[in-house]
Amino acid sequence: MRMAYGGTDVLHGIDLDIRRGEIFALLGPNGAGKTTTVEILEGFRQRSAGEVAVLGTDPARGDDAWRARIGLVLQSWRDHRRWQVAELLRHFALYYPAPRDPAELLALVGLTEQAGQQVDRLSGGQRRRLDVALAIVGRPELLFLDEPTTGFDPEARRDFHDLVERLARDEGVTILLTTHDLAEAERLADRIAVLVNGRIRAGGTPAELALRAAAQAEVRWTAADGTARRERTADPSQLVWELHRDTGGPVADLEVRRPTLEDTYLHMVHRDGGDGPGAGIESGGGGAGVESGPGIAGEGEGESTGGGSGGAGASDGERQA
Ligand SMILES: Nc1ncnc2c1ncn2[C@@H]1O[C@H](COP(=O)(O)OP(=O)(O)OP(=O)(O)O)[C@@H](O)[C@H]1O
Repeated sequence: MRMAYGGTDVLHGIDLDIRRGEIFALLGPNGAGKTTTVEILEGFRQRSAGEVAVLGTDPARGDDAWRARIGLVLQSWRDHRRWQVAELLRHFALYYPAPRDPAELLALVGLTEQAGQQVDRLSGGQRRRLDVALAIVGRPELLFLDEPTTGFDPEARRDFHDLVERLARDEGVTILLTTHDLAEAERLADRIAVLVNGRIRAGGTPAELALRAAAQAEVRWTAADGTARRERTADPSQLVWELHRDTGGPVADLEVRRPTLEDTYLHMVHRDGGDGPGAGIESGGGGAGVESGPGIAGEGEGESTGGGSGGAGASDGERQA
């Protein structure tokens, strides 16, 4: 799909295929187009061109029944400042045919102690937990989480990650997460797409992305004269072998650091600037599968893609759309 604001293109032909039950993270620097993408998928924004299917439906034509299958973290409940936490949850539960039990939900997001508290007395992190509770009260099949852990302390972040994993693994909820926290993406996501300047620059599992970087491993050690040394190499075992040979014994303080997702990401974002397909790191191929068939967890996604030519072929035309 494409998106232009006024005459300016901000999405230049995004092609995403998100499979049912997976946690998919959309990464990218400020202004890359993540929120625009997510809002189009949520049905809140009209795309300029292209085809989109979310749970088998074009979000531009999604009705209430479709909307009830989707969980969003909205800010609008903040108008209900004087409501008590449990009361607000019970109120929202009324809108859904088979809601979660509000008390169980409070326990799930760690807000049991705050059940009787007024919403405007919650801390920032507690409000965010309430956001999430409200987003999942209707048992959505697909959950959009836009920078969900901003402002969380480390413990709340860990609890939240456990919750997201439980929703995906135990209940089969499909989750689209946008985040600036690379460790969060690495921890949670089955697959990641990196959006830079309105284009998908790379896609794959966290491990695939980390490895696909041009970034090399870094070897650190302390030389015989006591100086700290570091060297980047594509073949760390060869370097370590040579060091061991030259030292004639154990290499002091030896450390081999593999490229991380963060290394890859920063490399990719900094390399950006060109618009051609050769710019940045290409996605697709090798089963990475981000640039495969269209849609999110649409009907028939069971036999979905796995990347490579099968799915990609189906969407090639669309990528031009
Ligand atoms: N309503 C709008 N009208 C015009 N331009 C817009 C509008 N909304 C967003 N943009 C522009 O579209 C581009 C993508 O914005 P978007 O909010 O999707 O980025 P993002 O990746 O979500 O960024 P962030 O990480 O900062 O949240 C930016 O250049 C932004 O200035």
